[in-house]
Amino acid sequence: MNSPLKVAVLGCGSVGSQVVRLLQEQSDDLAARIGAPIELAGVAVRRLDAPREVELPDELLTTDAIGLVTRGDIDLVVEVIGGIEPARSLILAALENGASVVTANKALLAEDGPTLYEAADKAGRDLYFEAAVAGAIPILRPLRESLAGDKVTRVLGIVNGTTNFILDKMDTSGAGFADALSEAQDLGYAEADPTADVEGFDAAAKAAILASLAFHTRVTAADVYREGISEVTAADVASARDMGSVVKLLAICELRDGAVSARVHPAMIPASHPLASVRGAYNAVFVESEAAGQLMFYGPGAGGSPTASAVLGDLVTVARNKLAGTRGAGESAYAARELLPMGETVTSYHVQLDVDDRAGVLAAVANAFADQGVSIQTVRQEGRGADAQLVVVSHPATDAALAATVDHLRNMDIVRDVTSVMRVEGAE
Ligand SMILES: NC(=O)C1=CN([C@@H]2O[C@H](COP(=O)(O)OP(=O)(O)OC[C@H]3O[C@@H](n4cnc5c(N)ncnc54)[C@H](O)[C@@H]3O)[C@@H](O)[C@H]2O)C=CC1
Ligand SMILES: N[C@@H](CC=O)C(=O)O
Ligand code: NA
Repeated sequence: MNSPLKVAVLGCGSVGSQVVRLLQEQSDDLAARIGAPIELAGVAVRRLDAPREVELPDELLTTDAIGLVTRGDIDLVVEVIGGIEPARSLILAALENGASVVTANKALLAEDGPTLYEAADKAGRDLYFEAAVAGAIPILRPLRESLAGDKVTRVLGIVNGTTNFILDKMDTSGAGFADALSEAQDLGYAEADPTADVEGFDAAAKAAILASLAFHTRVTAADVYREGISEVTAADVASARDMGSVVKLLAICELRDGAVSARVHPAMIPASHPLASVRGAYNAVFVESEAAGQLMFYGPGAGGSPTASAVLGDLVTVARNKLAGTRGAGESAYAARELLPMGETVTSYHVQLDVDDRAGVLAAVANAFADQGVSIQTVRQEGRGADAQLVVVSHPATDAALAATVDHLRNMDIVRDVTSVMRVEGAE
């Protein structure tokens, strides 16, 4: 057995406390798997007297995170503080001081990943972050390693547990948005500021990481088109149900004619689609590639313990690499692909309209679609007279053409109101 490898854990919240627990509970197995014991050398916290979900000797706790990572004897650093600063400075200092780093910080990776990769290259150390996308689900390592010989063309996923939990509750139990969010926070799924979940920032960060790894290029969170679920109403959810569909917040990364698009938005998907049955805080990611075809990765996407599982998996790998004097796969961004604007991506729309119930209305609505070159897949009328509603589902078209159609509909005299607009994905 080799001498112990010293690990510093930065942050002891939902994820950090579970990382510490697993390090304590599984120390013998981890030592056997790695070939050296993992010694918990210190845990950086914001407040020494805060309540914690794990018991720790006082001498391991410090509020001086930078002092911990630069003290000179730390081999491995786990960053589970979150946010941009001080997480970035701490990771850079850890790498400069010779430690390999495991992080769950998708916000930082999606904003400034290349800086971290370059620092890891310069230091000759590992930077691993499986927990950053879809929690416990192994998805980044399959993209970085298992599929490295294939050509990935599309990644479609539910990658935010909090919003999936909220939408699922709204659909199945009729729960209100605020109650469902509060429950997700209590269960440790939500980000410190849940706006990151609700407004799609968290999923957009994950989409940027997925697109970068899948298509060997650099995509940042700012490159990802983003809509959250705060505008999704109970009426949208009910309307989806009437159509035999469910509403999900999707991350969609595509490669088309050598260019990349990445977007996050709510969409209706048919109840028969495998993603429709992803419940609660579970996540699922579909990967389509030229040689393998379709692959699906499914599992718990949020929560302290599942996320800690992914962190520990990375920790074992970087510890083994350290002992072997080697490194794992680094950044692969050789392709430097063009980014397609949202308007040029191809999707379908579900549009619900309050209309006057009289002759010529249907033809006028159909013309509004035809004027933009958008073909209609189905039209359904509900109600009569003052209660008449039209529900139109388009065939695939560019988002720009579909958005222009909706703008036009909003300005038509016969349209009293456009009551629901949602993209439709996963329909045959
Ligand atoms: N909770 C989840 O389900 C998942 C979280 N993540 C990521 O893991 C990271 C941690 O998330 P959570 O544990 O949920 O957050 P959290 O808010 O529960 O824990 C973060 C902890 O860091 C502490 N902290 C803040 N500044 C600090 C500093 N300067 N020094 C020492 N400690 C400091 C806070 O007091 C808090 O206890 C984030 O990057 C998050 O995006 C990733 C996947 C899933
Ligand atoms: N807040 C995130 C946590 C995991 O990444 C989520 O809800 O998915
Ligand atoms: Na993961």
